[in-house]
Amino acid sequence: MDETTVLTFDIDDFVEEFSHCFTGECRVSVLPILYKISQINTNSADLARALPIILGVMRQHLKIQRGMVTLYDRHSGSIFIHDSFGLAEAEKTAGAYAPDGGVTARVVETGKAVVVQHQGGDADAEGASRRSSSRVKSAFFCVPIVHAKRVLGTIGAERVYMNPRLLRQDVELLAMVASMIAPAVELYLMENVDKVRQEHEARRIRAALKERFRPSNIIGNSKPMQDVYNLIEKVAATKATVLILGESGVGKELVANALHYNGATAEGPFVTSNCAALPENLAESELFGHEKGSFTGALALHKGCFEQADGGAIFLDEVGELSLSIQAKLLRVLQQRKFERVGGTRPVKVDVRIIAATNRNLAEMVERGTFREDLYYRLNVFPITVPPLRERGADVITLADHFVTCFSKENAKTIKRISTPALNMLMSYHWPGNVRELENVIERSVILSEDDVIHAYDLPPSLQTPNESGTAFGVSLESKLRAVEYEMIVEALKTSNGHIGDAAKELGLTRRMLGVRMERYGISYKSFRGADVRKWNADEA
Ligand SMILES: Nc1ncnc2c1ncn2[C@@H]1O[C@H](COP(=O)(O)OP(=O)(O)OP(=O)(O)O)[C@@H](O)[C@H]1O
Repeated sequence: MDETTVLTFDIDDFVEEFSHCFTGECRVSVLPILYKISQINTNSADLARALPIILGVMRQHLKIQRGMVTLYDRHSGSIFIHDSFGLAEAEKTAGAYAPDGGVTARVVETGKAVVVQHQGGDADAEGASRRSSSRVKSAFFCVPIVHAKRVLGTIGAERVYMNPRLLRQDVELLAMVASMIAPAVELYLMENVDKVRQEHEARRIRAALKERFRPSNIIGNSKPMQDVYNLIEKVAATKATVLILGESGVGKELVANALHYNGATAEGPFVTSNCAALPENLAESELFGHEKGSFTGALALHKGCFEQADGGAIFLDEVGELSLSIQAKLLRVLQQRKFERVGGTRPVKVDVRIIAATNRNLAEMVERGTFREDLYYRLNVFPITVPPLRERGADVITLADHFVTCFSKENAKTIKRISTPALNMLMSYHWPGNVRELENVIERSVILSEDDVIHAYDLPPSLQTPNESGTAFGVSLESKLRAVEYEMIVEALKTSNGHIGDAAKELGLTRRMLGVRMERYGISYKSFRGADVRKWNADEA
């Protein structure tokens, strides 16, 4: 059976008790460690020099498997990993170590050391000792870094222990180290508070973006989209130039993000430049930057998108809109990975992955002479075509459901479903504006909906044609009113389980008036009783 024990200690007790390590058998093993630690010059107050020593001692001498130094920014109330070893990339990027189960936060809050011991498995299974058959204990322990009675951060460690006394010694050692580096941490936080906050924020944003642009967050399981996911998976890990093709609003930018955040450049910046939005005279400076004083208004050196993206990826959206002269400069970057800033003479070298997108037919543009052929071939190394929404079948419904969930949350609503007539309309519309249009349609309908259901009458007029609605009702005002009336009656009967009296009351009608209308639309109350209503709901789901 696995067991977990949590112990909390006052930090002063540890520091006082540390003296017992100078007696008996433990002195020999502790001496080299003390020698290393003595290299931390408390007066130098240089955290950058102290941290490698501390982490080195933890890893090499104390045989700790995962270690981290966290800092606490009291203004924002956030604790973040400043330096570490043995952590997974995702844990480092997220700036938090999940398996400690909130222990670090507790240490910061209370100023007391915490030891969490976990007993389970056997030594061989854990790989800790091939000789011993005793059960392995692993421990996560965390000591506060305290200065002038204020907690500034923590040192945390995790390792497997066969001997409880060793664990105690390690906690004592780290407690002593924490008190030694406390003045350096204090100074570091004072001098770098803005940098620390910005770094933490940048890391948090990168982690959030990575999560948001997981290919699995691109909604839709249709065959044409699965082909797109396969291509993303194949090319993401490489640094190959990718050209994303497809109509406006199909999700090309989403694919570009997925390529970056799931690929080789994920840890670097992702810079987007919308080529259509760049006026000819500014395009060069925007993409390649300019030197101070290179033209009127160039008051300072400006780094262009390519330089900003160094070490990461640049997304050239609507690349088909670039002028021929900028196309020539872009070709040079693609060939030589270098360029000059406007007004500059020195070449600037960059290491950037290029992802471009267009809704234009570039091959046709090449024939017409409006797009350079050599650039076209340089960009078209790995084309990915994102299909239009009208070719994605049931993805329309999956996407609609996804957007209903998103916009319900955003608008504090509890929309539960989309009615069958509304689904029919969504399915038979041709979606010239693709996913972007569907997203807007659903946002509007969520706002309009008054009863937790998206009805056909909540959809915009562009979708309300007889063919698209799939209903028997025409497009005149009279027909639309009948469509609304039909849906309201069906909803009221569903809510009342087929009781005409209750439904009539909800609709503000007499039983007789409702009966007449039900007859007109061929609606039977029996369909809303017991098993029948379940079937009706299942059909609607
Ligand atoms: N498969 C999808 N899953 C979820 N959201 C999507 C999907 N495809 C597109 N979207 C959303 O639709 C909107 C339009 O997508 P995006 O901007 O990526 O399209 P685009 O093809 O780049 O358009 P344009 O050519 O006009 O720049 C965005 O809000 C995007 O989040």
